[in-house]
Amino acid sequence: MTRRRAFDTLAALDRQMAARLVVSCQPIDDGPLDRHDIVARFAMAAVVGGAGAIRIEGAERLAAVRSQVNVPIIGIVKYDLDDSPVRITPFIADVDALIAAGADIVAVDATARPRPVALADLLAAIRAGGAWAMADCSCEEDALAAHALGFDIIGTTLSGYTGGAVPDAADFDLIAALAAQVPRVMAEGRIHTPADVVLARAAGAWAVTVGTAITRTELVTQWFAAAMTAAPAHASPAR
Ligand SMILES: CC(=O)N[C@H](C=O)[C@@H](O)[C@H](O)[C@H](O)COP(=O)(O)O
Repeated sequence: MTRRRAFDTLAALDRQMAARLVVSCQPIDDGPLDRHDIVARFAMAAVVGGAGAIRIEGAERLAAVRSQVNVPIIGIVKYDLDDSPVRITPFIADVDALIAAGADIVAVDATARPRPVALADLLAAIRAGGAWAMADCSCEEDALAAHALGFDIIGTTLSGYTGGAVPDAADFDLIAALAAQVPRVMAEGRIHTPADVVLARAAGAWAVTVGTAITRTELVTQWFAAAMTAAPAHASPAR
């Protein structure tokens, strides 16, 4: 199925997304915000606030958001597979469902790890559906391989998530290394503050995705709650 898209040329996508913020609206699984109608409202609020695009998990949820916003939507479907560490859109059926639901861009895990479906086959399905293809990458090697395969947008999404402790900071070095070599680098992953966005842009990011800091209220609340006890309490004024 090929759908006529609003952003049907890369020039149109660039006009809409270059130098723009993308808001990933992915609440904590099974938390109080994990509902289609709430996520649609998060997306609407993000667009009001200036987001140039939205990232959504799940085809049904994406359809609910699609009916409320006109900006490009990056669609993914996440899994916890027993036989593969690949989590983000490992199957072609989900690529098709996301595009049918209205995704303009489909993002897939592009790491060089055991996977149920070859990356080239996922890319072919995205192309056949008439959507743009984003590669969620973990390092320079898999990013450059995805670019060579033909992915349109290269994301730093999975840097820090393929083994070992997750670092605190975003991977600005990877953003810079990729921006020197490919045209559309999406800085994504642990970008938590406007200052991080400035650093990502200075490193050459084409666009920047922020998720947790905007739409995972439980975690953001924890950051502030922890700060409450991080410094000695100010002495109470004498009565
Ligand atoms: C590693 C992984 O599964 N990343 C996911 C990809 O969709 C999401 O859980 C992240 O929230 C998203 O990438 C945005 O990043 P951050 O929430 O750090 O701003």
